[in-house]
Amino acid sequence: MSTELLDHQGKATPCQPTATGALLTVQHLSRWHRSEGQRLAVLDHVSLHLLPAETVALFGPSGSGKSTLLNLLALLDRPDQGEIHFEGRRIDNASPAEAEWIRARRLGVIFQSFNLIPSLSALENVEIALLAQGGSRIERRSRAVAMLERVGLGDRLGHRPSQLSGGQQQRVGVARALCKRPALVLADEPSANLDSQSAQALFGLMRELASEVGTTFLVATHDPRLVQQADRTLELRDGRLVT
Ligand SMILES: Nc1ncnc2c1ncn2[C@@H]1O[C@H](COP(=O)(O)OP(=O)(O)OP(=O)(O)O)[C@@H](O)[C@H]1O
Repeated sequence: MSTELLDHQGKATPCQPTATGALLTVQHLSRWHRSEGQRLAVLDHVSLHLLPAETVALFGPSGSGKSTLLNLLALLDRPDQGEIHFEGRRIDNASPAEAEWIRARRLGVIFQSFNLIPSLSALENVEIALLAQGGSRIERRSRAVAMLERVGLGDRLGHRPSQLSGGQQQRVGVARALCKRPALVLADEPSANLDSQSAQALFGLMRELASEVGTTFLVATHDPRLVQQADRTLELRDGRLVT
């Protein structure tokens, strides 16, 4: 894994490994929303760490704050309190350009709603995620094809999202996040639209990437199969971690 991060101007800045060896450390993270004049703590002083190459299942009832936490870690939202440290540096206060840089190169995000580009084919939706990593067009294409084959969509490369089932779109989203071989994958219910066989194949792929690349997975899920297979579980209740 790279021990360097680049700032948004492309300048190399060395990364200090944390004393604990953690890939990601979250300290007292809180997110509030206002409703009818009242402040509601959707996340309440959440602290956690993730180690390289581990798969962690994040579970808890609907509304407990799982998506909110993933959005904060993906730098798509800002905390009201607390800090996030990733690969040895603080990122919760990253500028939009720095956040974009980190998401493009070091993070893979799998959304509940797929977020595919409707006018692009499955192959193009995956290829586009590789643009920030450089390399030739031929290299990008062959990596995108290989990852789509690994998620069982080798015969759907030219199909647009509207021509794919929900489960197939989900798998394109998975391929798009994993083809970058990121340090950390944040996944929101990645098996929600998958049949049993596809879900099992996804868990196998996660294990392979953890051992091949050292990728860490934090997966919000209601799926007991994934909770059972994870290295570790974290439980959220009413915005607080209880395990
Ligand atoms: N913009 C917002 N304004 C007010 N409340 C919000 C906002 N966004 C989220 N919430 C509330 O925050 C709480 C946590 O929502 P979140 O989507 O993080 O839960 P979740 O655990 O991911 O649920 P699910 O399992 O159903 O996806 C919910 O009560 C939700 O209503």
